[in-house]
Amino acid sequence: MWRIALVSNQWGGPMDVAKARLNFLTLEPVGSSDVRPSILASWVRSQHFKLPPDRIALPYISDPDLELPLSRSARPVLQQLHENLDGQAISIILTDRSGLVLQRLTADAGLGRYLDKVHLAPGFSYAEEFAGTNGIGTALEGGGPMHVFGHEHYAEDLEELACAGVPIKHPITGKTVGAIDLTCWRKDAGSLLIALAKTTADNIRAAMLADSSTRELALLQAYRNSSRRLGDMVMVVDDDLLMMNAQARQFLDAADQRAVLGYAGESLARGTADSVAAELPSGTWVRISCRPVEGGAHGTAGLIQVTVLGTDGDQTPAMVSHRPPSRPLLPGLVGRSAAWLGSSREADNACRARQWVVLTGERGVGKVALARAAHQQNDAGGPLRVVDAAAAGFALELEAELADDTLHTLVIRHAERLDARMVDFTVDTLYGVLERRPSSLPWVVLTLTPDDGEAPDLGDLLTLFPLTVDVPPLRHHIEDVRELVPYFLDRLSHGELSCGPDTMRQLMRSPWPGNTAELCHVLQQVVARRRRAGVIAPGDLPARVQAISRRSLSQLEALERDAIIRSLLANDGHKGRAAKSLGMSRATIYRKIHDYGIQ
Ligand SMILES: Nc1ncnc2c1ncn2[C@@H]1O[C@H](COP(=O)(O)OP(=O)(O)OP(=O)(O)O)[C@@H](O)[C@H]1O
Repeated sequence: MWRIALVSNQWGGPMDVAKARLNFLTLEPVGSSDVRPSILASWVRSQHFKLPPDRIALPYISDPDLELPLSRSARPVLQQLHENLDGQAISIILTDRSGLVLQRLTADAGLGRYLDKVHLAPGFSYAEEFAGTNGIGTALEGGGPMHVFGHEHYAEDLEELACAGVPIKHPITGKTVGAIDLTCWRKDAGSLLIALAKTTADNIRAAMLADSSTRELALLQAYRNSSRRLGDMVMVVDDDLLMMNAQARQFLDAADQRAVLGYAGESLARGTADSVAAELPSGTWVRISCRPVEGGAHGTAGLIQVTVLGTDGDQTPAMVSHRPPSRPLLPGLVGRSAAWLGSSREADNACRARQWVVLTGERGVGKVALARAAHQQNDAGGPLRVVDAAAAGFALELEAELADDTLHTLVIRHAERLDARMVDFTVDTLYGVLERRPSSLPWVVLTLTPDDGEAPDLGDLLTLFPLTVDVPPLRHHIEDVRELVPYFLDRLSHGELSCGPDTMRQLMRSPWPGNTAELCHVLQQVVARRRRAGVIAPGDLPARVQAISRRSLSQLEALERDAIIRSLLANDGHKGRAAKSLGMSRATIYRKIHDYGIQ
């Protein structure tokens, strides 16, 4: 059992800081000797976030996930510290890297009640952007230990408290994964508090290292045992780890690997051993067996074995019986890959918690579709509007929609198209709603399509959105093409057209730079061109989908490739005649067919 020497504070007289804070809030000058520079900088940021200084008003973010590796490793360390503190009025708080409180241990009932009153409790975020200057958010913002004492807090409600926060860095990657904070009454605070917080952060880091070593060792063991025993392809996956043996590396190309991992992800999420027969994008039929590895990270660590059953076209009905499918999560959407389900789940959770969210991803990946479906799932009767930042009347439209107090969901799409002036306008308009109807806010979704992977400068706008969900490009969940194609064809041709197996394979080999929107557009073209009902053959597809190149083509090369395909089609696939009609030699057309990957 420890007694913390709670000596009087060393950070200047509280009256001085209280006066400096008042001066700051009333725009009077604040001397650098009156307040520490790190606190002043944090006050400026808090003011920038337009936080009310007279009260703390935090949104309830979510049910914290207590099975994060951080929470699991920290649990025994925090429990030990709690016991050692033996009833002293010090609260131990663990947050994730965004400042969301995961866990709180408080032995003193009076302090516990006060912390409940100021929402310093699991599920609330003490990020600086919500709570202003405080031990947790300001430590995370600055990336180092931070104590915040009494009147140094931006929000008046916190001035009775003293907090010592320390970010926790992952022992291997060095990335910040969370923060530990010790909070006590202002009158009890002393310099030992920050020292104790630092030691606790070190102990949590050490526990994480021990846990991840055990986990990785268990995975390596499982991998080596099965790799030695079997001639099969073997892969081992964990949250941020992938190992595969030479057979898997040689046999499975990138698209096939993604498909295998997609199947495995779904099966591992169920937490039981599973075996499915499936066709990979390359046309190979395989049996994929998965089993969770003990000691692996929660739910996601597992051993995958892949056995080849046959190639193109030799599938048997028994093999066609796919994995037991989990259902798509959201209404009106198809796709059951782990990547797509992951984004759907996150969008659904954000909508349920009415947490403002940025959906980001390449063009046409389905960002607006996801927002609509999440709204439909959680708030089916409520009005939803979509405003396009790229449209001419955007400002007027945004203002009009947000003035409507009956609005439940607002999607602002193409936020990357906002210029600096419109970013400011959007921020001000959203703040207007936050102030006018704080208890009945609409759910606001921002969709963002970074150009060439470059994130646009959206200034303060992103600070209003505590969550970002990445929506994967179609090539990262290519197995969903198998469901998207019948879904789109059904809608476009009223069930009159279906897709043959060769055509499906061709569609699954395409890289789809325009993603799901492009797939939908291609099928629209096919439906418009085909007048008869029936089965779509590979030759019905536009030229660019019929060729799968191993590299990206220049515009000129793409034109040449399309001309070759058209000529081959016009000449019933006869290469010599196609070459002649294009004025090229037979050797050249053979080389180009190979180079451009024309099937
Ligand atoms: N999983 C899905 N199931 C059914 N339809 C989908 C799915 N994903 C996308 N779509 C459809 O694909 C098209 C493109 O989707 P959407 O407009 O939502 O993409 P986006 O990412 O918002 O596009 P942009 O980048 O242009 O803003 C829409 O017709 C949408 O309904």
